[in-house]
Amino acid sequence: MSTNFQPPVSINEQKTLFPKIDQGSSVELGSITKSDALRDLRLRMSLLLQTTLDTERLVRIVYEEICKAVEVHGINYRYPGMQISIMVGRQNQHKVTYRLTANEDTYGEIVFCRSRRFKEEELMVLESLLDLFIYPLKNSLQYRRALACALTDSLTGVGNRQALMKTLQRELDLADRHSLELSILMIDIDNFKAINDDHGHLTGDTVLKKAAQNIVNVIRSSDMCFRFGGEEFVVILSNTGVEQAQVIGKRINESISEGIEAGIHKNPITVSIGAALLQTGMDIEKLLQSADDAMYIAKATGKNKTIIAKELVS
Ligand SMILES: Nc1nc2c(ncn2[C@@H]2O[C@H](COP(=O)(O)OP(=O)(O)OP(=O)(O)O)[C@@H](O)[C@H]2O)c(=O)[nH]1
Repeated sequence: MSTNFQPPVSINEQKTLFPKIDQGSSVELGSITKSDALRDLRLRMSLLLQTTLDTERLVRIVYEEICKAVEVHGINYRYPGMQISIMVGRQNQHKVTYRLTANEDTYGEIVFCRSRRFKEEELMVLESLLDLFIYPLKNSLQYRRALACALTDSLTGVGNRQALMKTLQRELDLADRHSLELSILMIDIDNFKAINDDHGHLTGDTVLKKAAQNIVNVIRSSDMCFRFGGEEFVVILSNTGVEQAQVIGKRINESISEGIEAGIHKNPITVSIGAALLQTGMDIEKLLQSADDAMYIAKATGKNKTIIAKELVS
């Protein structure tokens, strides 16, 4: 379908699904097809889209503004490359999908849904308004990418310390508000200095990457792993008691001692882990300290094990 967009923006209808033909349904566009009304709406929407870099908020603005012009029951913006899928409103049987492109770059696709098929003149209005979405969307995606980079440890690919602190505070607030259990694991690679000293820092870096991968492979996708610093990692286990956390810790112990190339080093790579449960009145620092203390007990009593923080051991 050709569009009335000016280059370099192009929004191409990729696929139109009309499973049922709605003969006789009429579409009342009212005054919106009049150029003045459409121009006013475009101006308003354009200003609103400049007020935020948040992708969810942008999609909501598009939905709310487009609904003033065309009956739409739901929109779904998705960008699998960045694992984004945002649904506003509800799904419905008639859909029209636009791939969002500018200067040959693609920024995902947007699907408009409703219970009856879209008319040609409605699609023209949709396209005219959608045109305004591309550049705010592009900025928002760039911002998202920059945020993700700033919160990722570049060596291991897991979250960095800043991400840990932000996420832990959020999880702590949620656990407090909903009276949920929250446990963490403090994980430290054993004898890591010797790995560096015997095999060099590049090998040390490889061990760090493999350790992070092993941890991520063993935990659930809802659990979160972060590099705390040096050879230390923290896993946040939401809605999890400390006994269950210890089970997960032991699984990590096994996975790393069996899973990381023993040939790298004369002894198998192992980790010592402290498990701590959020207790009433604890802040982030106290929770981390509690897990750290337990991790040091694991080190002091033979390494390659998971110990529960002492506040819980009678
Ligand atoms: N290769 C590499 N080494 C790092 C990195 N960050 C910290 N280290 C090293 O990690 C080592 C940590 O050594 P120690 O704190 O003595 O701990 P350890 O040898 O693991 O001893 P235990 O904790 O008692 O088992 C130091 O040699 C640091 O230089 C990194 O990003 N890459």
